[in-house]
Amino acid sequence: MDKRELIKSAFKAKEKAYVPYSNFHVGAAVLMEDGSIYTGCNIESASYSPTNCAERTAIFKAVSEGKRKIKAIAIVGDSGYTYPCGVCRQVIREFGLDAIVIIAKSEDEYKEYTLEELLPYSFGPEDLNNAKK
Ligand SMILES: O=c1ccn([C@H]2C[C@H](O)[C@@H](CO)O2)c(=O)[nH]1
Ligand SMILES: [Zn+2]
Repeated sequence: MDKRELIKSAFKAKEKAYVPYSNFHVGAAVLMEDGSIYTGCNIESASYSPTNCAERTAIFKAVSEGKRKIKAIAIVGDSGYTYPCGVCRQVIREFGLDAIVIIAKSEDEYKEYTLEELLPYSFGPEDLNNAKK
């Protein structure tokens, strides 16, 4: 996996962030199982709550193109190491129980986690499938 390329893609997506209210820019790039990469930025709204995080923008773009399995996601933001919010962790989990999460400050400075480390004891699709009807 080319982590530098994924991080670079996330930085490029960050430039597109639409953040008139927070002025906090975030970019993400997801590497899917088939090797394809989808990028996303955060997109805010004047009524605030419709705001979409960069991570979910990228993941939803991939899923809407028929890609279902996340291998890795790189995330970059304005706060040095910018970690995904709880909602995005849950969405990463939906499509990437084994995903690697790369939190980058630059192409050379990054930290790496498993989704499992960031969202332990998670609830996911298997729980519903195993539920007694
Ligand atoms: O991991 C994160 C954390 C925050 N944001 C966005 C949401 C909002 O637009 C801004 C401030 O919370 O940053 C993301 O996109 N990803
Ligand atoms: Zn989020």
